[in-house]
Amino acid sequence: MFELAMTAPQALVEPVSEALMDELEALSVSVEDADADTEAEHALFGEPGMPPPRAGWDRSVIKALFADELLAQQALTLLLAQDWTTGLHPQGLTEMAEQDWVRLTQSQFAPVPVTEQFWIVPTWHEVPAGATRVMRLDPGLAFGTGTHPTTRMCLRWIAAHAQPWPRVLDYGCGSGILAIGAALHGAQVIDAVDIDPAAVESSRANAVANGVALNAGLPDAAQGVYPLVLANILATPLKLLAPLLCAHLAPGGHLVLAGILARQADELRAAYAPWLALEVSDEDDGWILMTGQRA
Ligand SMILES: C[S@@+](CC[C@H](N)C(=O)[O-])C[C@H]1O[C@@H](n2cnc3c(N)ncnc32)[C@H](O)[C@@H]1O
Repeated sequence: MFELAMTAPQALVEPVSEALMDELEALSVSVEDADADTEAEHALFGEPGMPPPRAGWDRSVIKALFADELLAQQALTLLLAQDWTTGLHPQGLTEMAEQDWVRLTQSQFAPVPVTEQFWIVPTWHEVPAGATRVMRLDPGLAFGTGTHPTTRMCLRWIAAHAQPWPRVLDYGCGSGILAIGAALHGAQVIDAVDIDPAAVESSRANAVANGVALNAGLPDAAQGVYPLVLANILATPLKLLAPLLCAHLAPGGHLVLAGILARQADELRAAYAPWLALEVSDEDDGWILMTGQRA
């Protein structure tokens, strides 16, 4: 691709941009301040509540992207031949390096170790040596890729307490990462709920991709009591949800809460005190994991 750069007075910015896009086959057009970072630079916007001092920059750089060099040159020739483009000056034609955006995005997500054996691995990565339990998960619309300390602490707890839990509730499931983690560690029947329909969809898709069965749905899908309830949300909703989450805890059931900052431990302890004693059982980067068992 080729980028054609031209300086233009304010009056030409709009008609030249329109001609580039509508008639001259530009793929995109951007406009920058030609005087940026120089003494001639002027603020474009006024103080809050005041009108802008002017409608645009004194001189702008118009940059237009073309599929090939010939199209870019033809566009420039045609523009300069117009009687209305006086003041338009070509600055250069530059070949742009192709950027592989997919690869660039993917490179930012590496496999995440939860324990030595249990890893969260994006689908485009090889499974690391030594990973014997693997969740395949790609970043998507819903929260939960394994990179956040709150998610990692919950997963560590799940791995450390692996057993065939007969029922598990993942409340605020996001991508379904905790529910899938529980399934990979032996849990039998898992309800994963979220107020966000996109999270419900994402949990379903991720469960299928990992070959595990989940009942993903909106919060109403949580029914009855569970020997294990997981909720990684935030301190304020967790306090409001205390009666509901505890009502879903079976006698002797375990509650695992995350999304709580270290300084919020006492508030959470107080909110859950009518049902159980919460304790801090893990800490990661300022976040804590609070767990408790119902009598
Ligand atoms: C921090 S994310 C956690 C996602 C995933 N469980 C994890 O551990 O990575 C919190 C999720 O809780 C959901 N959520 C927030 N408030 C909720 C509520 N009152 N009831 C159910 N889900 C809620 C959000 O939509 C979000 O998907």
